[in-house]
Parts: sequence; structure tokens; C-alpha cells
Amino acid sequence: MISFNQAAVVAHDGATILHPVSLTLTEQRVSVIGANGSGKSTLARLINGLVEPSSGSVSILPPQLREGVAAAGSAAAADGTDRHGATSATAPALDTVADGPAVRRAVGFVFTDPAAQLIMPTVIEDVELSLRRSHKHAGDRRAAALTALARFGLDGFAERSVHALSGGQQQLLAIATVLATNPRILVTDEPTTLLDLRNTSVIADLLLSLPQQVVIVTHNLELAARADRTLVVSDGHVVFDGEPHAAIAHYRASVAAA
Ligand SMILES: Nc1ncnc2c1ncn2[C@@H]1O[C@H](COP(=O)(O)OP(=O)(O)OP(=O)(O)O)[C@@H](O)[C@H]1O
Repeated sequence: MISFNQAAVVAHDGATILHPVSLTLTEQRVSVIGANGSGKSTLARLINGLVEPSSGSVSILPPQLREGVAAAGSAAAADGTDRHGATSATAPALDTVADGPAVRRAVGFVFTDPAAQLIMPTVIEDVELSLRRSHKHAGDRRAAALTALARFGLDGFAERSVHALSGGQQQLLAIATVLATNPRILVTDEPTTLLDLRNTSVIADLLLSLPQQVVIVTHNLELAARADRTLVVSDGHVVFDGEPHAAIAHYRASVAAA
């Protein structure tokens, strides 16, 4: 569960990037749409503390993952307790500022451009880097990294330079690297922007089948429509919050009226 409590973001020059927003996200799949520069990335970055609110607060209640959620592939909305088990009801909420490190462990963030997060020379080293805290022993770390790569069909590329991967493979690797740490919530900022039709489909299907709660910022309205709930952001305000097709219609109408 993700809660925004009158959370606002003001830039150093005093300009308001995000006006106070209060909402609670319990759905398994949430999409965020809106025009360039409207504040979507800022909203997304608040969730894992990459951006701190200038006022108000953002907190998360990390759901426990339960086996079988991915296999069920359900698109139905559910609250964290029902979907992920009773433990989420008793776990303490984490504040994105006060509990920054715990929040960043619980919330994985995938950037638009994989190059922003793939920094090691080889594919496997990138995954190993993200596993350095959870797997202290090098042998265990390598084995876990290979398992993480195999999950996405990338194990054959383990020793390859990251730069020798296609854009789609890099995006898959970026997601694999973040998921290797087993975050409870995944936030992805325009995950399909750099991808062709086939890889867009691969990544979209992957994101929508994950057991994690997933927040997807996207300009891809087909992908946005597959969420359980959609937020429309405009000029730093969440101007619509609801069923994806109604949200997309609202966004299209606002563009047509502009
Ligand atoms: N640190 C900052 N200082 C000043 N302005 C900022 C800062 N970060 C973002 N902005 C501005 O806030 C607005 C919202 O930015 P944001 O990246 O959240 O938009 P977005 O909806 O994700 O856009 P896009 O779809 O183009 O990625 C933009 O006008 C941006 O220039």
C-alpha cells in the first residue's frame, strides 16, 4: 500500500512541481499518465524517496509477497491485506524520509533509460552489484545472479558487455536487476519508451504478471489501460483518479480541448 498524505514538491526556485496530493494506492497495478512535464516522474519518485516531499508525507506499507499471485495473473484490484496476506495488516508503515533505507529496500525503481542504472562492465556483474547486501558470499551471489538472469532468459548473456545488449534486452536486464533484490513494490518510469513493438509487449506482459505491486508511469495508453487504477497528472495536479479507460478518456479529452 502506498499513501500520499498532502504530499507536495516545490523546486528550489519556489515553483510547485507537485501540488498537495492525498491518495492511497492498494491496487496491484497502477498506471500514471499525463503530458510531458506534468509531474508524473516526480510523483513516482516520491514513492521510493528519490524525491522527498517539501510538505506532507508519503508512506508505504510493504505487502508480503505470496506464492501464486503471479501465476494467478489476476488483474482484479485488491487491498494489500487480501492479496498479500495478513502480515501486511500488522507491519508498520514506512515513511519515505524517516525510513529512507528501508523504503528503498522495499521499493524497486526502474528508470526510463536502462543506461541510468546499468553501470557494471558485464551483465552478471550488474545483477551481482544489486545483490551485494543480501548475498555476502561471492559464490552465492553469482548463483543468485544467474538465477535472476535465467528468470528473464538472459543467462546466456551473463558475461556479455551491457552495451552489447539490444535496447529491449537492456530494459529486461534493468528490471531483472531491480527484481533480484525482491522488492515488495516496483515503480517503473516509462518502461517501454525506448522499445519496439515486440519488446514493448514483452515488458508490458512481464510487468503485469509480477507478484509485486507495480506502479507504471507511461505514455503508452494501451499499457496504461491494463492497470487496475489510473492516475492522470496535469500541471502538477492529479486531475483524475479511477478506472483506466475513463482516465484515458479524460486525458484524451483534455488534450483535444487544449
Ligand atoms: N529538481 C527540479 N527542479 C526544478 N524543476 C523540476 C525539477 N524536477 C522536475 N522539475 C520540473 O517539474 C515538472 C515535472 O517534471 P516531471 O519529470 O515530474 O514530469 P513528467 O510528467 O514525468 O514529464 P515527462 O513525461 O516529460 O517525463 C517539469 O516541468 C520539470 O521540468
